[in-house]
Amino acid sequence: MSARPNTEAAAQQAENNAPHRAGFACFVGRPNAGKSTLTNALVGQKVAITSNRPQTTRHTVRGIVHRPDAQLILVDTPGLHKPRTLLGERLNDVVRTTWAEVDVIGFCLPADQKLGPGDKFIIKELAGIKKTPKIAIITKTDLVESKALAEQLLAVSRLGEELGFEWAEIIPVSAVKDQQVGLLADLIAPLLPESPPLYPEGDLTDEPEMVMVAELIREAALEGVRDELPHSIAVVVEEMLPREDRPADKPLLDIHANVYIERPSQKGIIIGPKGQRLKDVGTKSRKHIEALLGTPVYLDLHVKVAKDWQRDPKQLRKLGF
Ligand SMILES: Nc1nc2c(ncn2[C@@H]2O[C@H](COP(=O)(O)OP(=O)(O)OP(=O)(O)O)[C@@H](O)[C@H]2O)c(=O)[nH]1
Repeated sequence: MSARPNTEAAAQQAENNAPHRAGFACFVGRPNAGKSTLTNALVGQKVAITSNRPQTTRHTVRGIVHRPDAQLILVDTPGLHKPRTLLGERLNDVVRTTWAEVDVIGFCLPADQKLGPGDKFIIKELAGIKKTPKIAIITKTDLVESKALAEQLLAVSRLGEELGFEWAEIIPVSAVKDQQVGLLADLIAPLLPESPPLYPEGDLTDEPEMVMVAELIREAALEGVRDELPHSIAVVVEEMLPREDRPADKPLLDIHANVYIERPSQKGIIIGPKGQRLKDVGTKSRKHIEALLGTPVYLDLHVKVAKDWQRDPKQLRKLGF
């Protein structure tokens, strides 16, 4: 499958026989800054899970942008935040480790929100990572007038100066309206090291399919109950097997997955009256899984209680954190 259409700059660079580049970039920013949506827009397919609630990205999902001049591997990290649980601490560790390893860091700041203490906290941490070029990306520009946008650009530029470093670039984008997304890729590409492609053409992500399937189920399970169960749901795919005795032209993939909650009292919320909610979760996520894997799926969901899993190291490991 092809990624975004090539931009003029990319075509020209390829024509000029410029060396091919390949490397890693990650988007950082407070929760809900639009990092997953931007990753998807760059890659051109749904690879990261988005939602309108913070902290939905738990797994490091890579999207891969293939261009004639460069291969850009995007690592999408969870939001950095003040840790209150063991899970929170682990998530922050994941973020910092990622920052130190990538070739470019994109700091995402929503255009419609003032630079807050959360952003400053992140930018201060970024200032400490000297070697890696940092791009300031003002996201969701479709939500504001140009005056507000100009102020935001100025504010982020000033903050860089205050903290004693220079942004490699500052760029406004709208992932939803597909404005300047191609240009962002053009700006990142030259910052990557010279290298042949690191992934075969056509690969959009190297996240194991089971993890992506689990994320799609979790996204559907969270729908409508976020206020009641904000961060209490984890999903583990136990098994994905092609159904035996099916004709070659009518395959069926059996997927068995467990939806974990923290307390028995949450079971009723997930399952719903007469099991209707869980059924809906199954129907909805099955559609997305079938689209992702390109094959019909039979989805078998079970709800299990893993007591206080966010605070228990053993449970966290079992659930893949
Ligand atoms: N209008 C508009 N909304 C956007 C844009 N990009 C993202 N959003 C919305 O902002 C919300 C958060 O987007 P995400 O991409 O999930 O944010 P994130 O930074 O990955 O969030 P976490 O996973 O919590 O760290 C979603 O409701 C998106 O639809 C944009 O360009 N324009």
